[in-house]
Amino acid sequence: MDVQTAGSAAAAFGGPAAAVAGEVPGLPIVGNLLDLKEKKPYKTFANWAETYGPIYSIKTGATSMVVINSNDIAKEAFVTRFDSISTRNLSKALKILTADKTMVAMSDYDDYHKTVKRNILTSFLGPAALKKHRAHRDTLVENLSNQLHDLAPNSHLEAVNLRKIFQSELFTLAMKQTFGRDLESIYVGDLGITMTRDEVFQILVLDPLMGAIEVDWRDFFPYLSWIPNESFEKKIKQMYVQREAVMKALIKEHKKRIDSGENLNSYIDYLISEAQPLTENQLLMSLWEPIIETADTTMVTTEWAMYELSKHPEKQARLYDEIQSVCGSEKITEEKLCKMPYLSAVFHETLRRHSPVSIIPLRHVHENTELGGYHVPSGTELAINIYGCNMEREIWENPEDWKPERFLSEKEPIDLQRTMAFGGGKRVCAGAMQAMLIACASIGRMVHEFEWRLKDDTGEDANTLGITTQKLNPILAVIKPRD
Ligand code: HEM
Repeated sequence: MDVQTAGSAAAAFGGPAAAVAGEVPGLPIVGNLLDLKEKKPYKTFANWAETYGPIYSIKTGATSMVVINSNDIAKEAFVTRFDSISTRNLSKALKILTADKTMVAMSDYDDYHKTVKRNILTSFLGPAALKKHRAHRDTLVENLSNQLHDLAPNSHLEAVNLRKIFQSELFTLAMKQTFGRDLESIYVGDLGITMTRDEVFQILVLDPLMGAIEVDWRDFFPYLSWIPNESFEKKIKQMYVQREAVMKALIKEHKKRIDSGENLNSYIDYLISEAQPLTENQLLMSLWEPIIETADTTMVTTEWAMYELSKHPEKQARLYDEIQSVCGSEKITEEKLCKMPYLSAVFHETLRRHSPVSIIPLRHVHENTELGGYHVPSGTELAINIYGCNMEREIWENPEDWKPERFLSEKEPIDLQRTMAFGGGKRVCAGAMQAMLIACASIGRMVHEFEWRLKDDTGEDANTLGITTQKLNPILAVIKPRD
């Protein structure tokens, strides 16, 4: 049933005759699919909003989708109408990679979600857990600074690739939080090989980030699902099998450690010794989830922030002056972050302008509801375009400009959910505080100790990499230690 028909049906049954959202014209059978050339069509969605308004419907093959590009309507979907939109119909790739929703972030809002969310907040991301992992975060920032000092003298000859360093440090942090220590290599019994740390990183983080946006044409035509698509299935299943093998090897190693009485106060120690028992697969997915979440979005935000600061020397100088006036010759610490409003503004403006999660993984409307005054029938897929919300002209003046100053007029400290970047409501990001602490401490330290400029400005890149908005080309910077 399409949006138009459902609207009339509601009226016929005496329900509120809410209007139906505008429809982007498309072709028979394929609908708007041919216009959606990108795997993450957030820019196309935002462009359509200019013509069809902040909420409109499209057809992706046999599926009706409503797209939201406005802060107010997104809040309705996240909060007031959440009970009608609390499940997901996953794409074939996501169904495999999430082991059919066995993750906090991808599960429906059900008992399983409550259990695993409680676990991750108790031992990984909640206030007490963040305190417990403080030393690991401090080491990350210290290692980052040391590596940059080593590279700085030659950076005019060989530019610094921040992504390479930072991604690796975040992976180390994720391994310490999850298993208590970093790894150099591991014997993966199920595959019969020993893997290097880089290979493990590829399998646990990089492959799934790319796999998550793989498109199977059968996603758009469910009635044709009986037709095999072997190359697609083989590719995604291989990612699944390799990840499973590596995670099993890590779990085996650490179960042995725990059995021997060595407690490293990590997530696996908690899940095995204290939490409500999980099945083998649930344990595996619970441990894998924060690894991929820690290693990606914080890096994406930090890299975009350093890109913008390198491109805007006057803003970089303003940030440096603020850090210098608070820290002087001392190192920046997490306690000092609240005294640096400009640093906080840099973080939030980067989240707004380069929202790492550009479109919320599709939500499924499982009972008739209303959004933005429009009727949305059960069975619709809902795309909340975070990019579109954070570029909404009515809320943000000249939204394409990167301008941290826009946040400085705020009287209170900036709320973590000030932009739509972390989502909202009951499914709001559970890692927002960790992301903020790491990104702000790292950006602050990098600007306090070095002057940054881009070696070559490769521009903003028309495309981004993987499921998040990772810059297609890493920034390459020349860095000069400050006096
Ligand atoms: C700048 C960094 C980050 C951004 C922009 C971000 C963004 C988001 C967004 C938009 C959602 C909501 C998805 C939805 O509504 O379906 C989300 C959920 C989530 N995020 Fe993040 N995230 C970030 C960092 C992290 C980190 C570092 C972790 C963990 C280590 C994390 C863990 C989670 C979890 C567990 C959820 C699911 C919450 C739930 O469904 O109850 N995030 N994130």
